[in-house]
Amino acid sequence: TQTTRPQRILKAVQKNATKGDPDSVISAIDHYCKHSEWAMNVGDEKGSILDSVVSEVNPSTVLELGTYCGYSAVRIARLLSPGSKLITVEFNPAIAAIAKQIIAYAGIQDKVTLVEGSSGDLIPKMKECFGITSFDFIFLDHWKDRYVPDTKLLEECGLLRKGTVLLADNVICPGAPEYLKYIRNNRRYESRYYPAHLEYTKVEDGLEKSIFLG
Ligand SMILES: O=C(NCCCCc1cc2ccncc2s1)c1cc(-c2ccc(F)cc2)cc(O)c1O
Ligand SMILES: [Mg+2]
Repeated sequence: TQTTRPQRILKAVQKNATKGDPDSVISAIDHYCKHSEWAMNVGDEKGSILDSVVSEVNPSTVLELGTYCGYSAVRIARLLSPGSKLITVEFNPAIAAIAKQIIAYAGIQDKVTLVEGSSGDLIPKMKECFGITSFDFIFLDHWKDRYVPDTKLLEECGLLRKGTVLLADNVICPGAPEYLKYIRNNRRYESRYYPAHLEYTKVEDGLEKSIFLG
C-alpha cells in the first residue's frame, strides 16, 4: 500500500541520519527533499535565517505553529539552552506521529512538546496546560490565513511580552498578505523582512521578523 510523503521522509532520516545527531537529521531531510521529492519544510536557506534569529534571541520559551515533519522543531530545539522549551502545534494526527519520531530520532525530544490540535483552540490553553506566562519566540508556519487571527489571539491571551520575537514563514509564497499588512502597520510591532526563496526552489519567498513592543 502507498506510503505518505511524511512516512518517506522519516524513512530517509532513519536510513541516512545518525540517531541523536540533529544536524544529520536536518541534512538528511534537506538532501531527500532536494533530490527525491519536494516537501514543505522551511529548508536550508530560510533555515539558516531561522537559526540566526533563534541564536540571537536565545529563547527560554518557544511556540511553533505548524510542525509538519518536525524539521524546524529540530532546527530550533538544537539551538536552545538547557531548560528551554519548544511547544509545537500540529493539526494532522498522522503527520504529528511522524514528527514525533523524527524529533525523537534527533535526540532533542526532552526540549520539545508536540501538541495535536488547532492553534485557535490551543493558544488560549497554553498558560493553564504548560505553565507558560509568555513566549520569547514564536515561529509561524501553519495555515497562512491563520497568521493574523492567531497573532491577535496571542496578544489577547497575554502570551506576548515586550521583546517577544515573531518569525513568519512564507510571507511571499504561498503568501500571507493580510499578515504583512497587519504587522507592518501596527505600531506595537517593529518588523523586518528577510528575502530568501521557497524551500528547495528558486521561487521568491521570505521571512518576516517582528518584535512586539508591548
Ligand atoms: O501550507 C503550508 N504550511 C502549513 C501546513 C498546515 C499545517 C497546519 C495547519 C494548522 C491550523 C491550525 N492549527 C495548527 C495547524 S498546523 C506551507 C505551504 C508551502 C507551499 C508552497 C508552495 C506550494 F506550491 C505549495 C505549498 C510552503 C510552506 O513552507 C508551508 O509552510
Ligand atoms: Mg512554511
